[in-house]
Amino acid sequence: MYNIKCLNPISPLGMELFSDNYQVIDDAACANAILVRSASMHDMELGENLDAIARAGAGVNNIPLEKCAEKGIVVFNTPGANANGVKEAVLAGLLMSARDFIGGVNWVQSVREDPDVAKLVEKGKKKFAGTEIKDKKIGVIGLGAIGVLVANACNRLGMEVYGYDPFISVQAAWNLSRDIRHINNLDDIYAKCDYITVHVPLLPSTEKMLNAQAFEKMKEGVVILNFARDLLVDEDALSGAIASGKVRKYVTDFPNARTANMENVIAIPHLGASTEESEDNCAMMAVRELRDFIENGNITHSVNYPDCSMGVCSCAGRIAVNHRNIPNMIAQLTSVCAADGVNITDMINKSKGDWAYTMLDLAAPVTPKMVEDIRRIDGIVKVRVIK
Ligand SMILES: NC(=O)c1ccc[n+]([C@@H]2O[C@H](COP(=O)([O-])OP(=O)(O)OC[C@H]3O[C@@H](n4cnc5c(N)ncnc54)[C@H](O)[C@@H]3O)[C@@H](O)[C@H]2O)c1
Ligand SMILES: O=C(O)[C@H](O)COP(=O)(O)O
Repeated sequence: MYNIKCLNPISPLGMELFSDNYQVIDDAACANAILVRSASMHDMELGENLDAIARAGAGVNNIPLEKCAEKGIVVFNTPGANANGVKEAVLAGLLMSARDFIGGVNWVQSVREDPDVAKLVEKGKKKFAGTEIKDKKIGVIGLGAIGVLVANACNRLGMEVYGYDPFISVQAAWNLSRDIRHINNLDDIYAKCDYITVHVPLLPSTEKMLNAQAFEKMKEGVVILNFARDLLVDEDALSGAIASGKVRKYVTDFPNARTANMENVIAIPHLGASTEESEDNCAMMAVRELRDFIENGNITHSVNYPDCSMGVCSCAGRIAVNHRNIPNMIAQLTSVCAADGVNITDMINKSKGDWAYTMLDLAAPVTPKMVEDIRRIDGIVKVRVIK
């Protein structure tokens, strides 16, 4: 029986994909795997039996990835599974920043009991007039699962779209409309665009990427949309840019004590991925990833270990080993099998940065002695007997 702990509510459509060999438990310390959305895991004790964490969503800045890697805990996410939900939220944010629907709707609420409300509406509506987004220029920073959908949708709405992503994947490039203008220097986006939307992960290299220097280069009255993470924006600089009128509106899905109290901020309570469809997609993908990892040892969509697959486990014995990406590991692993006179029928080894993962399919069942001998090798952080 495998123990699963959910740190956030996870869609039942995902949870139903667990077989009878899995049970949901309350105590995270006893979990073999954890399912999480945005709950912060940075201060959490990671239990001795914890083999995997699946983030039902995209951003993994709430998970201590390196600490997990050191303990041989594989962290997964669900790339693209909530991208359409976020794209639609961005479009809503874009339209709300161009037209004062929020101010107008709130005003109607305030006069709704007046018997002359219909007349008042016609008289008062000019206060809430806005602009159209057609023919306006939008810069999309980060052309991953979400950025590509946003760029293509804005293009279809008649906007002039500028896209920037120095690390764009081949898949994303294929999916991008040929009408999107490819930008190699962010300054071009800052100089040209009426709207700028960010869709990059929060990393040390992207933290506060929208800072005073960036605002300085932007057009007067620019609108910033942030459906990625609050810390991508330097909020001291943002406050100044709003006060001076440089930034006309800041639309954020990540309000905090600072931005929620700023003028001209449209603060949305992190609703980007909160749709039935996105929640179902993320949960189903996360549970499938966990099951394939637990039952077969295969890794798909990990953010701290390499993707690695040997298909369904049908051999006499399969052993999965998380280890440091250092020389001589494979020789030492195969020597253990040789010493026990066990034939290796198949094997795979993959690495990602400082970490590597090896699976060995054996002609005989794995013995406790083999596991112990492998654990003793310097650089090994986890050994799992899959079968
Ligand atoms: N509001 C929400 O509910 C919600 C939902 C999903 C994701 N997100 C956030 O959005 C982010 C993006 O999600 P995604 O699914 O598109 O991820 P993704 O991994 O598919 O795309 C991220 C893209 O950013 C690019 N990138 C990285 N550093 C960059 C840089 N310095 N400049 C330009 N591009 C850079 C990468 O090359 C990649 O193409 C997530 O990391 C998460 O923080 C928010
Ligand atoms: O990174 C993500 O996938 C989003 O921020 C969604 O977060 P949520 O699962 O808490 O809605």
